[in-house]
Amino acid sequence: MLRVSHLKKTFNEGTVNEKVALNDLSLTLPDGDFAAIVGSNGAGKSTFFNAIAGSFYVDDGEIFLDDLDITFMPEHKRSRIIGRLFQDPLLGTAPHMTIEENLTIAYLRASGHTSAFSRSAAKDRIFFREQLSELHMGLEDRMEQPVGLLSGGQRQALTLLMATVVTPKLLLLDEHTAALDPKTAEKVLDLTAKIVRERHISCLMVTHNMHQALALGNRTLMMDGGRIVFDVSGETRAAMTVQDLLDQFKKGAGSELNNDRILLSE
Ligand SMILES: Nc1ncnc2c1ncn2[C@@H]1O[C@H](COP(=O)(O)OP(=O)(O)OP(=O)(O)O)[C@@H](O)[C@H]1O
Repeated sequence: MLRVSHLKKTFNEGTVNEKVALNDLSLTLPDGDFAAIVGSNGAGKSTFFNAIAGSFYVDDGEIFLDDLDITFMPEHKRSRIIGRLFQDPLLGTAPHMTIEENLTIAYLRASGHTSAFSRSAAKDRIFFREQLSELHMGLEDRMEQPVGLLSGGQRQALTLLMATVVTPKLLLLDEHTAALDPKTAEKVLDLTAKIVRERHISCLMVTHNMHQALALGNRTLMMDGGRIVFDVSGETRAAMTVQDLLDQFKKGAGSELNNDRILLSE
């Protein structure tokens, strides 16, 4: 379970460029919750993810994963328990290393093993093969190939596998299908939903697609001005249309949702 309370983060404090990016943000995400996050430009979505992942320490507030206080845990340590995917499929994999090597590194990091020599490579290979075959992209037959040869969709699917090869306590998806063509994006989203559901992973997903925000997972969060202005799940969510969501945003934020990417998407 993720529990963040009263998070605050101000950039360039005390200067003309001062910006309050997280403004007393609190959220509890129970085990297995899969919440989609939408919001205006500059709402603080990426900053929220950066705060959770430990890219910086927050100015105020607490971040707990289960009973573990990670508020001041260094980023490299959090990366063992928090999986993260970015919009750019090139991030998160080493292009000159093979699929198998990339998976091995992800596995060793998340499992806490420090040396590949303590493990049986043959056993790992079988495990990785099984995992790759579940992607249905034929990658299990290309384990010796460098990752740089993969398409964007294949690479993002591999990154998803790497982020979940050891089940993380939390998965952060930052518009991870936005750079893919619609068909590939759908495939990667289906895979995401399957892995998250089967492994019961708590997951936060930023999206600019309002339909996805209502259809995927079990909860929708809307952000504006560094806080959550609307939070819906259950039957209320199931009955909502995109227009309802926009109306609720206006109520919570006090202004129309202003996000050029949302407006440009269907
Ligand atoms: N490192 C930084 N230094 C200064 N200001 C920053 C920094 N990172 C973010 N900000 C500012 O904080 C605010 C929140 O930014 P953030 O990137 O989190 O928004 P977002 O919701 O992800 O926006 P978008 O949907 O446009 O990507 C913005 O005003 C942004 O300019």
